[in-house]
Amino acid sequence: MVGNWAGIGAVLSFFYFYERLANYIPFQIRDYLATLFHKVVSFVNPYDQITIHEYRGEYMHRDELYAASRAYLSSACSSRARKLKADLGQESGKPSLTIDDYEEVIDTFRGVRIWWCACMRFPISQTISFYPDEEQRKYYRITFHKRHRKLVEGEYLNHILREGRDVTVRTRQRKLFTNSPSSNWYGYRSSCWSHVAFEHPATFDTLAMDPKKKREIIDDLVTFREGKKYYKKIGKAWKRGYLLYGPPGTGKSSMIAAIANFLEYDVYDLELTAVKTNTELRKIFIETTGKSIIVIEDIDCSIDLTGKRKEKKKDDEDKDKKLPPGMEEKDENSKLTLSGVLNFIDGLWSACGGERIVIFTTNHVEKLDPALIRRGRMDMHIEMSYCTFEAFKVLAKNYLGIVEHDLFNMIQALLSEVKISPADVAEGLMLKNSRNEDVGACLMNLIRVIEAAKEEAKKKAQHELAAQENKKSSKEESSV
Ligand SMILES: Nc1ncnc2c1ncn2[C@@H]1O[C@H](COP(=O)(O)OP(=O)(O)OP(=O)(O)O)[C@@H](O)[C@H]1O
Ligand SMILES: [Mg+2]
Repeated sequence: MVGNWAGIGAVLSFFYFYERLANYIPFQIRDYLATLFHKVVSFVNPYDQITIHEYRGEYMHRDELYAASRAYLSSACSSRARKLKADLGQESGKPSLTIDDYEEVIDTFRGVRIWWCACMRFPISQTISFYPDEEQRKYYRITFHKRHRKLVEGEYLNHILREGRDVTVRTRQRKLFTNSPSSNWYGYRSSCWSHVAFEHPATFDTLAMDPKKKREIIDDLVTFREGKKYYKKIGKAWKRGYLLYGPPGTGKSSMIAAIANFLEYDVYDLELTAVKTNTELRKIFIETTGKSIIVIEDIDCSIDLTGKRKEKKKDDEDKDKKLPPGMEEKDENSKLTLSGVLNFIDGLWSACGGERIVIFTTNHVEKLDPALIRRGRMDMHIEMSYCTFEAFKVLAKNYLGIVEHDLFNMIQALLSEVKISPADVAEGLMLKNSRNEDVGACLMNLIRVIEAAKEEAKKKAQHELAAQENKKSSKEESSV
């Protein structure tokens, strides 16, 4: 006890005299004294510390170990803390508790006590910030006895990462992200994505399509999800591309929601028209996480990418002749090009993060550049077609709760003659101003809808025929 007091007294006196004399001591001696002081303190102090900062690197990426530690502490240690902080958990979307700033909790790992403290530091800045929150640097400090250092470094930190990730996956609320225009990316912590909770109810059970095709897609997704080792073995990035094509209202967007719900992935809905350059696209991509689906809807309308690569090559050859050396690449990065999008799908960058699915949708598959959708880039091409009888049966089960009815035969015959989208069939099954309890009335309504579509298709075909004949006869007249 006396020894402790003497030690504290010695340290305080050292500080007192050092403070007074510091300005008179040459800096070499000051540095030497500072090093000596740290040596003495670490000799006397038997505890080591590790800090885990929330942000790291030049671009201030959120550190995964910090996020895992936060999740780990809120699950494993918060019951032992006296001061807690409640918030709407970023990952779970539910109220969650974490230890409050400067609160200390003790964790025990293999009989070893480890002290955790949530700390915060404000950098000394000469300027007044509009975003004081962004100035805070949060971090966790772990303190443990020197003799357990190997255990902490080798096993405990990995244990935190593993457990923290598990808690995050267990409790997370899946999200639907959308990219904001680059003009809104201010502040080093601002993200190019904003999000809402992903709550789309579509599943493979509610999706009306050919059951064989559906089974094929589900099997493909399962193989992908469990294929981490396989992808590593064959030296391919762990990602898969799907092209969904077909007329409007055939269930392309519903299919994306069903895939996301099946795999329990987040969805990044990428609005290409808001992306100005290849560099922006790369930054947007880097900010996506694994276990996610990146979607570009209506790729044919998003940007004029068709055939641009081939034309561009020629254009660029001409342009490059005029540009000074080194400027060509800058020019390439200053706009969004087809090669930028191709790089985004399967360039070197696409491998970061892993476990990603890229989905393109289009109503006009024939308009797309073949390079964009070649096998290997878009691994599976899925045609979403007009409503078949099999698909109708799924809709009848979902909407009316029936698997059989006398009117089914009639509907089957009609569907084999008319091209009608599942969206229109679904609409036909819902009677206005009714709770759809009268199944017969709903089916009769659908029959009327299909017959109207049949009539319309007939008229359209007659119009087209007439137009063609007119064209033919005017050609013949002009040739005479
Ligand atoms: N195959 C389907 N299975 C179940 N419901 C469907 C299907 N196709 C369409 N629907 C219904 O129609 C609505 C519109 O479908 P969806 O948005 O998925 O079509 P889409 O193919 O993405 O159309 P678009 O090309 O116009 O984007 C959905 O909300 C859903 O209720
Ligand atoms: Mg859609």
